[in-house]
Amino acid sequence: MSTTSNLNTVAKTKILNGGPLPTVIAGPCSAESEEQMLQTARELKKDHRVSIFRAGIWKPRTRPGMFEGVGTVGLEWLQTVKQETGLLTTVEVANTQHVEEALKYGVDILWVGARTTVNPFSVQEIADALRGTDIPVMVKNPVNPDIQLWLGALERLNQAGITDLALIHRGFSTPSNKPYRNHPKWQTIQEIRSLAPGIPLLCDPSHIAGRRDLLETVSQQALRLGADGLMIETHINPDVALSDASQQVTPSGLDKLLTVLDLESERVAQPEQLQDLRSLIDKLDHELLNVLFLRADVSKRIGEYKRANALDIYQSGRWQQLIENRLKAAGDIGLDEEFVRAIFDAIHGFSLGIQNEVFANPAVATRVSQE
Ligand SMILES: O=C(O)C(=O)C[C@]1(C(=O)O)C=C[C@@H](O)C=C1
Repeated sequence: MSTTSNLNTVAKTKILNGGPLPTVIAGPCSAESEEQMLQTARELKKDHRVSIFRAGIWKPRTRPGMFEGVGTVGLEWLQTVKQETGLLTTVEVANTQHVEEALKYGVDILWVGARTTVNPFSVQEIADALRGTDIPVMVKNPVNPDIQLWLGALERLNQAGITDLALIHRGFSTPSNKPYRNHPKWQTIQEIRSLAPGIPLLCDPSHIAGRRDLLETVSQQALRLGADGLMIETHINPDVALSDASQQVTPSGLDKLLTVLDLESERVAQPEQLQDLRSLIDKLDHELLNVLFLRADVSKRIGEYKRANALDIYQSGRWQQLIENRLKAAGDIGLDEEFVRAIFDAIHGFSLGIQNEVFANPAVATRVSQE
């Protein structure tokens, strides 16, 4: 069962930029060299929409032997980035040593990665190492879609005295992630918002998309759902990046993306009042009802055809094909599979009922279709 979290948080977070625009966090997946960090940061600094520079210093990799990050020297480069550009800096921490090093080098904001959020022992270790600091911490969702685990990580940090907290949605590993690298499961995001009210929620389109061409769609959807910010991996030369090359963009690619997204109007276009949102729901529900009515009418006409041609009402091949196609389409836009299956089961059941009625009483059915 889900329980709402009673978190003690600050009103003005350092993570949000304080203005009407969503926070943009950008920077390489991994720190690779001082030159790569500085070149990327200098370009990003020219973009007034970017306020926080990110870089992975310690990289949790799936298999040993992959590039595992440069370690502490990367924190020195990050310090130079901060001194030269004035951008706030953020790194991922996964244990006590990471926390201590990051604090020593004056990193402004920390984040807990998805592979760490899954483990309460690790999160508790980080929380204990942070006790008495009150540095802002962002918590990515756990790899698996477990909201309570995500919430639990926030609570552990909060109980250690961290009050400047934020959530980062980076998508979930599900049996079928396609076309994403990590499935966005947007409805889960709505859920965490209601369970942790007041906690800023940012989106990491890079890890959801896994590829550049999907970044715009994912970012747009996140902003429409009211995301408070975006974390987008940005590299001066993504194609030679030592990690996650296919999902990183150049600073000019980021500039284009942010311009297409039109952050300002996306936010301004957000209806803020409950009444506006309810009107929107009313309008959408009426559209849904109209579509259901039209579908029922088509089903009735198919029923008449089946009756005239002595065909079975239930068509298992067509139904299997239809449901598979609808579930795939739903997955592609991030709608929950179970939810969509339940809806289509109900629609199909209703459709069979209409056609049964046509078979049992054709005159009544014809009359209904003329109304
Ligand atoms: O395609 C048909 O034969 C229909 O009658 C439509 C429909 C449906 O409502 O989707 C209804 C019954 C069949 O079992 C399959 C599909």
